[in-house]
Amino acid sequence: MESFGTRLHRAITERGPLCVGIDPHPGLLAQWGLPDDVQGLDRFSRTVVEALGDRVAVVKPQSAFFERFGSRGVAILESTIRQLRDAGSLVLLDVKRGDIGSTVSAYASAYLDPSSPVYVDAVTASPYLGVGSLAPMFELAAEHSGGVFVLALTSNPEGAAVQRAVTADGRTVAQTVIDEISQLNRGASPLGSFGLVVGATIGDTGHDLSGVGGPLLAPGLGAQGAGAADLRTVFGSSLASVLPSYSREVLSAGPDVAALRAAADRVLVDCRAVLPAR
Ligand SMILES: O=C(O)c1cc(=O)[nH]c(=O)n1[C@@H]1O[C@H](COP(=O)(O)O)[C@@H](O)[C@H]1O
Repeated sequence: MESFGTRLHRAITERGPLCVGIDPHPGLLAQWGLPDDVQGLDRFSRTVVEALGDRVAVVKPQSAFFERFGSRGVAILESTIRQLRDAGSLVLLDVKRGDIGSTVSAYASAYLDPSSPVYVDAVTASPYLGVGSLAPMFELAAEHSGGVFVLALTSNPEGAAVQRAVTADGRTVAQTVIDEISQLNRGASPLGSFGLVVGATIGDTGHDLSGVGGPLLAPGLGAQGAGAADLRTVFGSSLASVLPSYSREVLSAGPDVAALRAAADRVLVDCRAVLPAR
């Protein structure tokens, strides 16, 4: 199989630079007229797949909203992943895993080994036990053409105290993450398989993203207050690598399938107005 970076590049070229999250918040289930239970979760997820699975480049189920229903919620996550794959979108599972290397190896098997029931195209990972602890995930991703999006500068205000702390060599913690992920993507073309997560809410932080060579996932748009125009400030000369990500902004247009499609189309138009053509 082609690398995740190559597949993502093609999906963005064909469908446009957009990631939509499946985040079935209790409030959204209520707004959609659905019960806050496994049946509501199933209907919500199926509706998002029906509306967007065949038109959005990347769909990002948020594992937490499935896990809160226990094994029956995880079964719906598995089924949602299969439905998305059948519909043709890439699946980025938002699980933000991170642990000591030997345990990361098990997380890697769970999400990046094609024989797993929760196998996906890519996952989110937290590097705050050390980027090196994620090595088993990087290795399995490389072996099976998967991708990993590593948190660098998150969209929440609490992240800065850790991520912008300055290390002994004068770089911020986030810059060390950025630099290590850049190394992993060296030589990859047209796009590396190792991405970073950089919130659209964070403003101009002075971090250098120019050599990353992989996708830059930008959550924080819509419900968290950032707009497409903020991408210019945050990403500057690296805009061409940005994959904007929206959850509630699009999902709150449901449950009507046409309205969900219209909401996704609208945010894509907003983003295309800012991002260079790809
Ligand atoms: O990794 C993420 O996707 C992520 C990183 C980050 O810095 N901030 C952030 O909001 N997210 C996720 O992106 C989604 C944002 O949802 P909305 O605020 O509804 O668009 C949630 O699933 C968050 O967990």
